[in-house]
Amino acid sequence: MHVFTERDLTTTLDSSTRVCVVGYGSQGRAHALNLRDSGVDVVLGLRPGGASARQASAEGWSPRPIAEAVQGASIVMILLPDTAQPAVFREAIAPHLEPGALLMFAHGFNVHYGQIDAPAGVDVALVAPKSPGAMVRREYTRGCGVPCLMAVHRDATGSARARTLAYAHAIGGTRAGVLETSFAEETETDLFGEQAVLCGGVTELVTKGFETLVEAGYQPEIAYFECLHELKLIVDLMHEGGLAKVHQFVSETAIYGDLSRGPRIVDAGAKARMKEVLEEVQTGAFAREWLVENQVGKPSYRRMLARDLEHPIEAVGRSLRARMTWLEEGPGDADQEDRSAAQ
Ligand SMILES: NC(=O)C1=CN([C@@H]2O[C@H](COP(=O)(O)OP(=O)(O)OC[C@H]3O[C@@H](n4cnc5c(N)ncnc54)[C@H](OP(=O)(O)O)[C@@H]3O)[C@@H](O)[C@H]2O)C=CC1
Ligand SMILES: CC[C@](O)(C(C)=O)C(=O)O
Ligand SMILES: [Mg+2]
Ligand SMILES: [Mg+2]
Repeated sequence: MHVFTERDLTTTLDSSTRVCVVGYGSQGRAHALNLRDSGVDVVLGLRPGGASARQASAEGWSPRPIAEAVQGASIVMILLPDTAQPAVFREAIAPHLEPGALLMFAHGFNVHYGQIDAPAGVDVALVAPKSPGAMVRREYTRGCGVPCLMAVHRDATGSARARTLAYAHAIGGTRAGVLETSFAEETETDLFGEQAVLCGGVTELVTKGFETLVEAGYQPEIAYFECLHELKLIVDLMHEGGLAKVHQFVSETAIYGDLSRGPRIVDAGAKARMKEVLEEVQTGAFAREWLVENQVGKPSYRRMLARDLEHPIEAVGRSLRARMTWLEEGPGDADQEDRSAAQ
């Protein structure tokens, strides 16, 4: 697979390119700041009176209502929650898109599942950073970048691919490498990854491990360290050097326990259920469920989120972390308000 870098650019975005960034949340703020620092003419499209409009104004931007901001932009990047995008697109974006504009996403959900269909003559593409937004910003300011995926859904102008790579470059993606994919592959792998491994899989593994130790009579603080705190150290090793680096740094006893017990925990049954989850993503069943959940006001989402946030591991964690003044501020802290409070 070719990894695109700066050497592959055939065009760049500069002060003559107006990019409208719609949204100033996790991804929106990072893209807008990185684009601006790359010399691009950025206009922010936000709903007036919202928390983002207040934050952006306080940070020196002059946000405009979305419909107004889209007018005259040659690139429009939609960085709203996936479920909010179709209505905003219909009402405030589609009627104002310039012919030949490039409509962009950071995730293929709405195009892939048929919720957004751009007007003819408009290019449609995605640049999906493989990281939370605050890290997109943090890595850029360190002179680095995060790996990104790019995909072109429609090339009406003949310049969609070149402009999409130029966008990835302007947010720092080419520094880490950009991989080309399709909307289908990006959407389905992203959803599967966050459900089965990165978010759903890991949080369940951590909390079930914590519960197992506490129910067996061990102190919650010790269980917290074993099942949550140390996870970062192991994940950092894996991130830097794969499974081999984990095996290089943990004890031989840990390696034997890993090899002999790990497959009993995440076993063939777990893999079969991963396949079920993947099928729900591929058939669109998950997307339909999530869209309906939003239409009825997210009652299940709120109930499940509350259950997660009220788990005993959270209280133990809060009090232990308060003592760990040496803990680095993570990518979720510095630039962003608490997302759970708004949902
Ligand atoms: N979070 C991440 O790290 C990643 C996200 N993505 C993708 O990027 C896209 C953006 O996700 P993310 O950054 O998490 O989004 P956020 O939830 O952080 O987006 C919040 C922004 O959307 C605005 N907004 C919310 N609802 C509406 C609405 N109905 N009308 C107008 N504005 C609204 C908010 O404005 P206000 O303050 O006024 O409410 C705010 O500016 C999604 O497609 C997602 O899948 C891709 C990779 C990683
Ligand atoms: C892993 C979650 C993610 O897909 C991401 C940060 O890439 C998301 O949708 O937030
Ligand atoms: Mg992702
Ligand atoms: Mg995702």
